[in-house]
Amino acid sequence: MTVTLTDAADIDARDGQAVSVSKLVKQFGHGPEAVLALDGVDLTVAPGEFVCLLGASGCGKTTLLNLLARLEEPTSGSVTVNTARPAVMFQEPALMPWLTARRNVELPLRLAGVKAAARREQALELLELVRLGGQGDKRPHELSGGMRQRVALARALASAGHSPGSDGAVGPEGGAHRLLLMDEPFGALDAITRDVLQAELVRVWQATATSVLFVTHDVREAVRLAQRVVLLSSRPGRVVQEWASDGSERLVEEITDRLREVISSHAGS
Ligand SMILES: Nc1ncnc2c1ncn2[C@@H]1O[C@H](COP(=O)(O)OP(=O)(O)OP(=O)(O)O)[C@@H](O)[C@H]1O
Repeated sequence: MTVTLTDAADIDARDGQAVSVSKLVKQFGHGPEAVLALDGVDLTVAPGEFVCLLGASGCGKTTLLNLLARLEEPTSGSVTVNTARPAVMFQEPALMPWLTARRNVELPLRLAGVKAAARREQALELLELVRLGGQGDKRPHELSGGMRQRVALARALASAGHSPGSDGAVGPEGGAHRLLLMDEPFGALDAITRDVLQAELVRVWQATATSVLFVTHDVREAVRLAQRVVLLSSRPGRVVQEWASDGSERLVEEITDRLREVISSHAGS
């Protein structure tokens, strides 16, 4: 088994990828109770690339993100992450209710040892970036669901740019690329707010040159957001097909048909 997890301080540009996953297998438990979640996943994400991971419920999308974030260990195969420590964003913003929006964004910077004046400046800059300039003193309960997710995005960008012990200006830590792992971050929002935040995310991604791996069930969302859409099979997950996205309705239909095939072949097995 090879497991390579590279820190920002040890950037390895051998294969030029921000993320490189090879023959990745993840099994939970042992014996008759064992669940094989992923079975031989191969995947790359280039620096600054936006990739959407699509698949039926339970196919192992979250497990794959957890492996990339080092929240889980692979059973076998290799995971190489050539970026600063990845930030993860979930469906729920998970903000600290007693902290203001600005202090929530500052939190990862604080944990990384960034000094007070610098982290305040960076948090305000990131809040501007997500169009929450002027809202930094509000607490989460004073913000709408969409605004809370914007705060979570700003916090994720703060977190992705820093490793513990780092200091300095907004931007990728030590010149390392940022990686944002997003697990259905807009799944709990109403359709209009989701639409606005999708556009915002693309703008922020373009402004920050962050690599993004975005998990969704929603084919239209994947085609709209991503440069590349990767379809996983039903459990155990492995990559079935990839498409370069042109954002077209025709591609939405093509991927939806393929997703239906994948789900129905699994249902019949
Ligand atoms: N800690 C765990 N212990 C045992 N089984 C697990 C564990 N975590 C996940 N699984 C199982 O692994 C499989 C993949 O789960 P995962 O959450 O990665 O799927 P998913 O594609 O993200 O699903 P969804 O789209 O519904 O969120 C599921 O069958 C799940 O029950």
